[in-house]
Amino acid sequence: MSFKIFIVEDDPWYGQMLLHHLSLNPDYTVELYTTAKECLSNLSSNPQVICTDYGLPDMNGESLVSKIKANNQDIPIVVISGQEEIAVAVNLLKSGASEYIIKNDHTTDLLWKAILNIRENLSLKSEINDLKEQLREKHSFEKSIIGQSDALKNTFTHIEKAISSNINVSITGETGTGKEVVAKAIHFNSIRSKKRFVAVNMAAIPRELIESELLGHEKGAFTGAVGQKPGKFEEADGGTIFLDEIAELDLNLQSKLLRVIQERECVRIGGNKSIKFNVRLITATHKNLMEEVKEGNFREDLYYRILGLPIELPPLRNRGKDVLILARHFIKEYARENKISPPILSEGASDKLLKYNFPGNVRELKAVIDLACVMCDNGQITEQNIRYHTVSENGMFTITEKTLREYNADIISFFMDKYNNNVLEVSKKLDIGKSTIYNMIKNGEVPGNKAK
Ligand SMILES: Nc1ncnc2c1ncn2[C@@H]1O[C@H](COP(=O)(O)OP(=O)(O)OP(=O)(O)O)[C@@H](O)[C@H]1O
Repeated sequence: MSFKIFIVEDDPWYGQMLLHHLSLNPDYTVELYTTAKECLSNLSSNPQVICTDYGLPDMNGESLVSKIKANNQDIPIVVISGQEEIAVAVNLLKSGASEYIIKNDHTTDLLWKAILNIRENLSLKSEINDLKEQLREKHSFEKSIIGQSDALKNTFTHIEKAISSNINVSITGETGTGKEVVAKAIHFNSIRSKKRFVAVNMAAIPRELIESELLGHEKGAFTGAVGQKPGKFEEADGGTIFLDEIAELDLNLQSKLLRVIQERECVRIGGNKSIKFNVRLITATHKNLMEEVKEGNFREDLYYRILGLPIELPPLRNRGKDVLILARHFIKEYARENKISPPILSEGASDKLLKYNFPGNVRELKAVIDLACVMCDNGQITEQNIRYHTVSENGMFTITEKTLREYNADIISFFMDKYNNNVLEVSKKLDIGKSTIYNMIKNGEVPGNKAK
């Protein structure tokens, strides 16, 4: 697409010379005007840059810059002037001009370079806007939080309230239930979405570094502080700060955090200037914070300060058929990333997924499905392709109530799966007779080869 440039110059010879010079670039469409009025009345044709003389017959440079900016804040303006006075240049730059070039033998070269720079900046800006849009799209509510169970629907109502307000949000839920996904969905769908989402995991940063990570530090504030570093609260200004695993913060840091949140300002370590910030705070923990307060591990005043709108994410085992909806979503995602057609989830595989209690929640399901996609053949994920590696105390039991015989069948099936259907091995491991296993295979209660 061609790049439109306006030149505003009352000296006809000088104007023609600039027009000729800039037109040497075939990407540019250059239009020449001799008065400020002409330039202003053609702004609707959307020039990408305006290069104007400072002393026009009907208006001076500063007034023209202000009028252009009032019409469109984003148009870059280059002012070319015979005036070498610094004060004039400063005033022009203050009123919004991007460049100030003196009329001399180098003007055309400087103008050429200035426009190249402006063009590069504009293309970077548009790339950043596209990426931000993609990010918003990726974290849109419907696309990032998959599930339709009643347990989750209740959560959706809370998330919508959080999106349309500015209140602090505290998210609780077992590991892998999607706390970070929810925090991002709130940020990227809220009015703060154009500013940053800054995530800090309290459990992942060494205790002695957390304070400088959150508040920043000045050069030389402590051994290793080789340069100045802004803190995460500053970085998140205008946006959202997500403090993950908040319960891991020690009591000393909790009181510092309380002060920072209350006052909405902080001082970098080793600094003396107070820095104000405007952030929405979202916290998350897999612990029960109220219990932590009762046990004296978490400050009560901080608890109430961060509580805001509490959102509790249900564990995957309480989300019923969401397991299958999510499984199909992850299969599609895997297929898209690996450029294959999505394998089909067999009935046996679906049953196996529904019977498991997923102690690692959605994160575990994703890992199980990714592996199943790798292991499956002929475009079909079978029961055998679904393998669990994290067995919690009750991980292999079903989430529905069953008879003892059915539980036995589940346990034997689990071991058959683990030992590649080797009945002899399984009977030894479980200390039960081989014939019991063969009978269960014959009755279809346990998968395996029916022949003895
Ligand atoms: N409802 C959901 N829809 C789609 N993907 C999800 C959903 N919930 C979680 N995930 C995916 O599961 C994984 C774990 O999610 P996330 O990191 O948000 O969990 P978490 O609760 O913050 O975990 P932790 O407590 O360990 O930090 C991520 O890959 C995430 O994309």
